Amino acid sequence: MLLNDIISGKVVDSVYIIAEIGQNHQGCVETAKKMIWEAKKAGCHCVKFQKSDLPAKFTRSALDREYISDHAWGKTYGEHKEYLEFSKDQYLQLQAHCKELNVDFTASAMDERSLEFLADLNVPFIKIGSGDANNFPLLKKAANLNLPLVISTGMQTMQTVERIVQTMRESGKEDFALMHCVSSYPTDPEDCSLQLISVLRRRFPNVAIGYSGHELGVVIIQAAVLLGAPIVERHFTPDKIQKGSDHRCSLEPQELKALTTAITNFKLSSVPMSPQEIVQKLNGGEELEAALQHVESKTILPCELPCRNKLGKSIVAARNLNKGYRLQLADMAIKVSEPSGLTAEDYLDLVGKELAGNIGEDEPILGSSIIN
Ligand SMILES: CC(=O)N[C@H](C=O)[C@@H](O)[C@H](O)[C@H](O)COP(=O)(O)O
Ligand SMILES: C=C(OP(=O)(O)O)C(=O)O
Repeated sequence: MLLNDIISGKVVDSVYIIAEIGQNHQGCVETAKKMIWEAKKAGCHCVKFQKSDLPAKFTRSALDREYISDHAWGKTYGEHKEYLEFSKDQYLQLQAHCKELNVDFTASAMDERSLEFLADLNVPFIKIGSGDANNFPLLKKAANLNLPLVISTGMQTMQTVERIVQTMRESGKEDFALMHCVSSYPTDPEDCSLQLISVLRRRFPNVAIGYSGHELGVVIIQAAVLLGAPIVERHFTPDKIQKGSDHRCSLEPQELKALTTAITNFKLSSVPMSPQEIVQKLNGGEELEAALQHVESKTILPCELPCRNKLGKSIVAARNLNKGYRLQLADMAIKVSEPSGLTAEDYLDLVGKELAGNIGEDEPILGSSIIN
């Protein structure tokens, strides 16, 4: 598989292109099958979905909250997500369809149960989305599987990215890639911070650094390839104006085709190119220049805060816990919580800390929940 060659550092003459179907199938397996065919026809190497086990990814109150949005498929967020989730049988159908069409099939593992589910399906690699890039228990579990990992880094600081790489190394995991990503839908050109691809390439010279983009159009992602990204991912839709949070920043079939054609025509032996060379080659205007402006280091951008608040993971109680109890690893779970709690990356630091009050199962652990 091309992805394995890229991750293992072999010289390849193609970029691995992932069409992120995600939840743009509107909960319909037949639509998903048509989209797989369109993505293959457009020249993509892989189609990707999103797999969640709802009670494992979200707390009860996060699932029960009212979802007031033009993009809601249910009254509560849980009903909305349930509507968009495929069953095992449907996953098997989609996997078989991809096999027939000779296109790689995978999904992001949005929680530990989904990771097990995907490992069981024997997908060619596992994607860890930005919402779980600081979920170190999930990352460790994924690293212990015998499957390549593609890990996105939206909504994270450079320090967290360092810790991801350290976690992989400590687990003896060699076959993983990082994706530069900004979790804002759509991402404005000036927030795309494409030069972070070069920053990450310099910092982790032995790791493939790809790009998962949420901007409009196909020029910025071409620039990412010319900066040296050997793996790229974009959301894909049959029609941008459909209902659903991701359609607007997705590519329609003709845009996807334009992207794969442009990338296929790049001479990868002259990559990476400088920002100036890229602007010249792509005939770029102000937007491309904005996307390529100098960036020092990776931070959580203000434009990412809505996504982080909605889908970032918190530390919650895995069971009912009493005041005075000292936390152990097994007492904590990492979920999307409503309201949110301490962020997932603080998980290990909480071991041994004493609780200031009772905390019910699935309730967030806050700074004020512990006695320092
Ligand atoms: C961070 C993350 O997981 N982002 C994903 C990948 O890009 C998105 O596809 C979300 O699942 C989607 O935007 C959620 O939309 P809603 O909340 O309407 O189901
Ligand atoms: C959230 C995801 O991706 P990204 O963080 O790359 O947008 C995903 O793949 O589910």
